[in-house]
Amino acid sequence: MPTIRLATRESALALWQTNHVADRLRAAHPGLEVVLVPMTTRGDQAIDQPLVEIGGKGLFLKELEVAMLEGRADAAVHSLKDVPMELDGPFALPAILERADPFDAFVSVKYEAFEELPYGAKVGTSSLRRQALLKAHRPDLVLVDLRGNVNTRLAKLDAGDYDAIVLACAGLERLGMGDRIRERLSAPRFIPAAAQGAVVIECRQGDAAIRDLVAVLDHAETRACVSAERAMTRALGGSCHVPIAAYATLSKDRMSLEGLVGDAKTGQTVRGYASGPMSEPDKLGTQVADMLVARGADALLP
Ligand SMILES: NCc1[nH]cc(CCC(=O)O)c1CC(=O)O
Repeated sequence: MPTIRLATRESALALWQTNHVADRLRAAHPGLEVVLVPMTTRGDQAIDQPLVEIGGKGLFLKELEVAMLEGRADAAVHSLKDVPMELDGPFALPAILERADPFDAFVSVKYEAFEELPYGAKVGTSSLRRQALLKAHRPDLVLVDLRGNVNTRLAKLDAGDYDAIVLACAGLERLGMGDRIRERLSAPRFIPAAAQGAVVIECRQGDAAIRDLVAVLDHAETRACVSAERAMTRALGGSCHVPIAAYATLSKDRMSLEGLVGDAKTGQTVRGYASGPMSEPDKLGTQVADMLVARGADALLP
């Protein structure tokens, strides 16, 4: 019987996503044996240091890629948001699954909505993009670094360490904690990170059999949107260590892309917007990136 081994991180969210991919592969290919290969990555171990300091692209990918190169796994499942804009090595992304909720969630014990936060409230997030957007709307907020997996972050909120935290809606919903979402921080006010909410399957570039096997899960509309978002972010030299937001939507075969570059310390932001055919996502991405630079975004980029 044919078998596919899926490398995954060991966090609850990563395991949910990989089990979801496994179920969908079994449904698409009756008789296919799907096995999970869970592993801990450097990004999971270094949870005490701010992410910005440990840096390095693909913090959550490296070990999974090594497992594929060494033949211990055939493919890896990731949140596309965590995948660097340039893949480092002989890898491909043959399947991008249909995107779930792309937006951030306002989560709080005491407050029903972002607007209700009192002056100087303490908000936990280590995402520079979320910090820049929060500061842009509410310069009075005190932003505090908050790391760890979704459960750890919620536990810190519940312990009273923060007035509110911001997490991805998709992560909360996948973990069955959608009821913790007090408010969806939706576009255009809050713009998500490129590809937020989308799950991707990575494999070895030359592995045609695995590419063909997983390609049934690829969702063309999601691929077009996240390609434009990633092209914009890539053109700005961005990673998750720079406050860059990008969100594309489709109306029939017309795609619109909203981009933002911000400063996490000051809350200063620069916005750009353009639309174009769904068939040219890279062009749309670079167009919005150029617009952002023309409007002064380069002064905010490292
Ligand atoms: N950086 C961690 C991460 N990577 C993907 C998600 C959520 C799921 C997704 O965006 O697909 C999260 C958690 C979060 O941002 O709250």
